[in-house]
Parts: sequence; C-alpha cells; structure tokens
Amino acid sequence: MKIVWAGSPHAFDVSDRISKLVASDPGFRKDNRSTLSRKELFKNTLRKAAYAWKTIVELRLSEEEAAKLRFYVDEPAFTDLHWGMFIPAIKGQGTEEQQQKWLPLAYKMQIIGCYAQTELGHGSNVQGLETTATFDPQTDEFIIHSPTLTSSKWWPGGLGKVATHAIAYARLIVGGREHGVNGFIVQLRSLEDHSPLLGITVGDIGMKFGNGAYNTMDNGVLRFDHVRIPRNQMLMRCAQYTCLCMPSDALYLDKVLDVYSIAFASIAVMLWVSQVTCEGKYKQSDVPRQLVYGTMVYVRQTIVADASCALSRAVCIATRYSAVRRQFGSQNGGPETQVIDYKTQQSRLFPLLASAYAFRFIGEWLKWLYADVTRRLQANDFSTLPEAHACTAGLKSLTTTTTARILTSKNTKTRAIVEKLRAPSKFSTSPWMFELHLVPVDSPFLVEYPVDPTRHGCGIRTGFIGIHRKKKRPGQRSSSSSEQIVSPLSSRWSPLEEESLPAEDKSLEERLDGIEECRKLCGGHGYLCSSGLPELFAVYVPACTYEGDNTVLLLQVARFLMKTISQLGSSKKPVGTIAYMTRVKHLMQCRCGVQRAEDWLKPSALLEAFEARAARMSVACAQNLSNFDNPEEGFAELSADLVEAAVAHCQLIVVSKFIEKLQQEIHGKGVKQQLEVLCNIYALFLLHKHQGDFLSTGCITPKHAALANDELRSLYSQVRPNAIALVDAFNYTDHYLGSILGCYDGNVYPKLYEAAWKDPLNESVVPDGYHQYIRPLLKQEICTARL
Ligand SMILES: Cc1cc2nc3c(=O)[nH]c(=O)nc-3n(C[C@H](O)[C@H](O)[C@H](O)COP(=O)(O)OP(=O)(O)OC[C@H]3O[C@@H](n4cnc5c(N)ncnc54)[C@H](O)[C@@H]3O)c2cc1C
Repeated sequence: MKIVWAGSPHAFDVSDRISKLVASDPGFRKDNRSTLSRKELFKNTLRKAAYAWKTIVELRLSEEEAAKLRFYVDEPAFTDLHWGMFIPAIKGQGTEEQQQKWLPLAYKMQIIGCYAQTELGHGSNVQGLETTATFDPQTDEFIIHSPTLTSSKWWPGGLGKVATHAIAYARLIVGGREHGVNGFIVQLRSLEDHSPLLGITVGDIGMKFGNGAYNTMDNGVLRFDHVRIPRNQMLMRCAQYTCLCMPSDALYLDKVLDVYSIAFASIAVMLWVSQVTCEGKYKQSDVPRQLVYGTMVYVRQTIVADASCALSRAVCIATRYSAVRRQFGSQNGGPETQVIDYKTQQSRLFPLLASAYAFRFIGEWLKWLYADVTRRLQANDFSTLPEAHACTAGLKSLTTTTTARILTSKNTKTRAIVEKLRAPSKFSTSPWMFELHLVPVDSPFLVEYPVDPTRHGCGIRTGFIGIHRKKKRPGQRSSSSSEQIVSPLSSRWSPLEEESLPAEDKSLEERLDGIEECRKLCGGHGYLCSSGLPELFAVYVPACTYEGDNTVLLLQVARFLMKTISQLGSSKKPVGTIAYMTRVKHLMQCRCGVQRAEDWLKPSALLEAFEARAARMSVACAQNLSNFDNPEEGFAELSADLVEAAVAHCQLIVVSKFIEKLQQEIHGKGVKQQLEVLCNIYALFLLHKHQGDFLSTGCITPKHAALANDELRSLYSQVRPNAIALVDAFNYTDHYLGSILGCYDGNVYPKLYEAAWKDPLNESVVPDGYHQYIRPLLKQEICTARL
C-alpha cells in the first residue's frame, strides 16, 4: 500500500529516503514553532530555508529530491513562491530571451522572486487591478505606479521581507490606451544591502491565523511610486488578462476556452498575447495563447495533491490516537474500549481516511491530465481545454474545502418537500391566483415572507423553502379551502411519491470538517498544539482562498455545466469528465436498481446514482435559468443552486476516478481489496451525506438510502482491523507529522506529559507576574498595588 500511495516504487524510494534525511537532521527541527514569537519564528524560517538550500547543493540532490526535501521540511516559506510561482511564471510567460536572462539567476537563487498580483482592494477580480504600467517611449521604459491605497499589492508570499524581485501585475498603458493586465519583472530590493529601491515601499502585512502556522511566511504589502523598469521586463510571451467572472460576461460561456488561471492568481483570467515594441507599438504575438493553459492544470494538480497530504496527515494522527485512547466500556476491571471501536468514531473517521485516498488518486489522475493536455496542446488540439479547466477548478475547490471544512447538503426533508411542491401544478389554469412565500427552514416559528415570483423565481434558497400558496381570486367561488399550498409553476420534474418523503434528518447541521473533524476526534488533547492539528489547520485553511476562491471556482464549473447542457443537441459532444451528459436522457429517467445492501458495492450502481444526481441537478438549474429573460441575472439569482450542482459534478469525478483506479492492476496481497472498501466508503458516505440531493432529484428512494447506510456500517467494520496499517501506508515520519498524538509508537501519554514541562511557561515554578498581580490579590492588597 505504501507503494500505491507513493505512486511507484521509485517515488516511494525518493520520498522515504528524503523524509528520513530531514527527520534525522536537527537543523530541521520544528517542534517549538508554535511557541516562538513572530520575529524568532521568521528568522528561524530564514535559517531553515538557507540550510535546506545548502543541503540540496552539498548533497547534489536532483530536482525531484530537492522538491521532496522542501516538502518534508514542512514550513511555508518564501522559497515556495520562488520555486512554485516566480520561476513558473517566467517559464510560462517570458520570451526565450527573458527566460535566458532570468532563469539561471533564479535557479541559483542569486535573485529571489515572488508573485505580486493581488491588491488590497482587488483579488478574485483580476480585471479590477489598479496598478499601472505606462510605457515611456522616450526612455524605452515602463513606469510602474500604485495610484491609490487600494492598488497596494497585498498578500504576495515572500514579498514582505525577502524577495528581491517580483512578477508584478499591472494595467498596461501604451500611447494613452489601456491594454489590460500584464506581468512585469520588477526589482524591489538592492542586491547589495537588501534595502528597497527608489520608489518602492514594502513590508509585511502582519500576523495571520494561528500560532506558528503560516506566520513563517512574509506575506507582503508593496507600493510603487513611479518606478521605472526597462521595456524588456514586461513578460511578453503572453500578456493580457481580464477576469472571467465579470458580471458582464455572457452566461453561456463560449469564452471558457479562453480561461487561464495562474497559481495564486486567484481566479481564471482570459488571456491575449501581446508585445510592446520600442516605438511604443502594441501588437499581438503569434504564440498560440492556449499553450500556457497547461500551467493551470499543473498548478491545480499540485494543490489537489497537497489536499491529500494535509488530510492524510490529520487522519493519520486521529486514527493512531483513536486506537490509543480508551474511554468507558471496562468490564470486570479490564481495559476500557478503544475509541476507534465506537461506531460514531468510525463514521466520522473512516470517510476521511477514504477521502484522503480518493484525493490521492484524483491528484495522480490530474498528473495524467496535465501530460495529456500538454501533448494535445503541442499538437494544436485545444478540444479538451474547457473540460480540463472546469475539472481542475472544481477539483481544487472540492478537495481543499473537504480537507479544511465542508458544509453538507440541505435538510433532506425540506428538499423533498420543495421538490414535491415543484410537481406540475393541477391548478395552473385557474380561478386562482398564486403567491410565493419563503419559509425559513430552521425557524421554530414558521415565519413566511411573501415574495414576488416574477422577480425572485421560486424553489430552494439557502435556508428557505419556497411555497406557492394558492389563493382564491377576489370574487371567485370554490368549494375547496380558500388557501392551499401548491406547486411553483416552473419545474418539469415529476412529483415524488408520498412514501418517498424521507424522515427528518439533521444534515443541515452536520459537517464533514476534514482537519477540524480530526481535531475533534482527538477530544481535548486534539486542541493542544502538540497534537499538530491546530497548526495543520491554520496552515491549510487559506488553500480554500488562494489559487482561486473556492466558491468563485465552483461558479466557473457551473457555467461550464450550463454551457454543456445548452449544447447537448448540437454537434459538440461532451468529452472527458463531462461525457456522461451524452446520456442525459437516460440519466433523467433511470431508476436505481439496488435491492439489497450489497448491491451498492457494484460500481455500476454507484456510478449511475452519482451521474443521475449530477445530471438532474444541472438540468434543473438550466431549466430554472431558462425562466429568466436576462441569463446573467438568472445566474446570479440561482448561484447557490448552481454551486451545489457543480459540487455534485465534482464528487462524481472523484468517485469515478477512484473506481477507474481499481480497474487497473494493483500489486500486493489484499491491497486492492482494501482500496475497494475505501472506495465504497467514500462513495456511500457522500451518498448518505447528500441524500437530500439524491432523494429530491428522484435518483434513489428512502429505501435505497437506508440500504446504502446499512452497507456503509458493514464497510466500517471491514476497515477497522486495517485502519492503522492504512495510515501507516502514508509512510510519514514522526518529524513530518509533528504530532505527539499521532506518533508511530503510540506512546502518547508519557510524551504529552514530558512536552508540557517544556513549555516556556513552565521554565519557572512561580510565574513571572506573581509579585505584581497574583500576590496582591491573595493578600487583599489590590487597592494599593501598582497595576
Ligand atoms: C495565505 C495566502 C497567500 C496568498 N499568496 C498570494 C500570493 O503569493 N500572490 C498573490 O498575488 N496573492 C496571494 N494571495 C491572495 C489570494 O490569491 C486572494 O486572497 C484570493 O484570490 C481571493 O481573492 P480575495 O481575497 O479578493 O477574495 P474576494 O474575491 O474578495 O472574496 C470574498 C468573498 O466574496 C466571494 N466572491 C468573490 N467574487 C465572487 C463572485 N463573482 N461570485 C460570488 N461570490 C464571489 C468569495 O467567494 C468570498 O466569499 C494569498 C492569499 C492568502 C490567504
């Protein structure tokens, strides 16, 4: 399993060797991180980064080994941005000459780079960036300027205190005309004494969430005051960006093809290719713009891989500790029960274990996708790009959200009621009139808000159910009651049968929190920094924001889904992960064939249920959208539903790729069998958690849902005996895990006890401050004390 997890025997060998090298070197110690002051912490990070580089050079490590070493050093640092953003940006966007000039310097770390795109007032909306780069033909230079406070660059990692250079994004102005946003290589600090160059104001933006954690990084603020740079420092291979998510964009994005997203660039941007000549002429370059799209797939793939690492770390800690921890259940003075044997613990822990594996394999598949996209681009085949973009955007969002925290589906019963209400109305020609009321789902008092259906549409809104109330028209007579709840008018879905209404459940409150859930699984001790979980959480959560805000990314996926549906009748056939839409007719009607709990173990049953749910949710959104005259207004109004449809689509991708993985040859006795158990847990857990979606779209009945839950329980029992082995397969050293609760030997209590005494507060038995503040209290001298 270790080899399956690593990806290959070679990958396992490199990873194993380098992780042990880092773990055995006291120079990479990290156990005191959360107790250091910011300044000490940061200085220590600088030392480690320098030490890591020295080790890489002295041991002549290969690029692969060096990357692994940085990974196992496990400390966010300016080097992440230098290697992960600055260099790739020059490679991807620089001309041949620019690459020849800058890359050798960067590879040797003679210059240190960062990626400065986000501004104080502008993140997701790249088109809104305010920094300007005005061409001066007299001197053949660009003048980079921050005209407003909100145009200050804000957030770039490595910028605050370390970077000597930045790829800075600014609006290109040539001959008084604007040409959109471009990247420029700008020197920030002197290479002699590190002081900021003339016109540059630069510093750190301050403490971030958590102790230690991401505070090792110098996220920075930067202002330019008419800073001049030579013309050849504009990245000229491909240059102009506008944001995809502008409200002005067409709903049915025929522009999706043009989407290009850069790491930390926060959001997909549309790209043109341009150059500025020394005469001050702006011209298009002949480099095919799509060539750079591969970068996007590459970056997203690394983020998904990171998600599986972070989640597997947390799961490893929680699983090992759950086997150590005992509570209740002692019989005749015997040992208490290991908490891992409680079904509630299993039902929270094992789905996360399964998710860690699922994300590992989806990350692996994304590596393949990157190779495939690159190969196709080289052959001028751009046909799979929109799908690749949507898929990577969605998977980035799904995996990082799950690893950090995810809100699950809406209340099952509410959804079912709403869907029932959506049944075609018997009353649509009427002596009756209709009013739409919104009822807050959670309110103990069913407060209703009448809304105007023509303006607000109908159906589900977050936290509300929409109810159409039928009212007798003034002056009409009828034998039935004068007020009756009926369906909204728009939906074409068939009604649910009465018996298919599910029982009330609490899914609205239930969450799958990834790292945070693992902390809770470790009880009180999980809250100690020495559990490793608080810091892991604090370091990880911004992944939901950088590289594209997760919600904004899902909205892009939703646009792609709507576009796909709108083209279903045309010659453009859905490909890759969206190919299931070619069977939309079948998926809208199919009925789940599961009769016994074990039937859910059939991959075909699982796949069909997930495909039907994803297709039906998307089609329902498309139908609702078609009720709006202005599609963009409709998209904004229905965006919460659209995001849910996108999540359903992304979950289908992960389930289907896990199933595909199991169809490959997998060596090792029993390994495949264990992976099958995990795959089924992953899929059935999602089905259970999102049963509101599955039921309300009529993909399954409550009986099917109950059978899935029965099977899930049985799968938890199957995984239990191997749970520890399955987390040992991650092959994490104690150093990398950085957790007393997760240590390999399970010797938790003595280590916790020992660690407590190492806390700086315990350096003296009587605390600093006793004489000033505690003694006066105890001696009743507080009124005369000098406070
Ligand atoms: C730890 C960390 C490191 C970073 N490193 C870098 C770096 O090295 N270089 C760099 O340039 N930047 C960096 N960033 C910035 C990062 O890329 C942005 O914060 C990110 O792109 C999100 O943009 P924002 O902050 O403007 O969020 P906003 O876009 O302001 O988001 C705020 C809220 O609005 C919602 N929202 C926004 N647009 C829409 C929409 N169209 N529809 C619906 N909802 C919407 C979002 O979902 C979110 O809930 C970093 C950020 C962090 C946290």
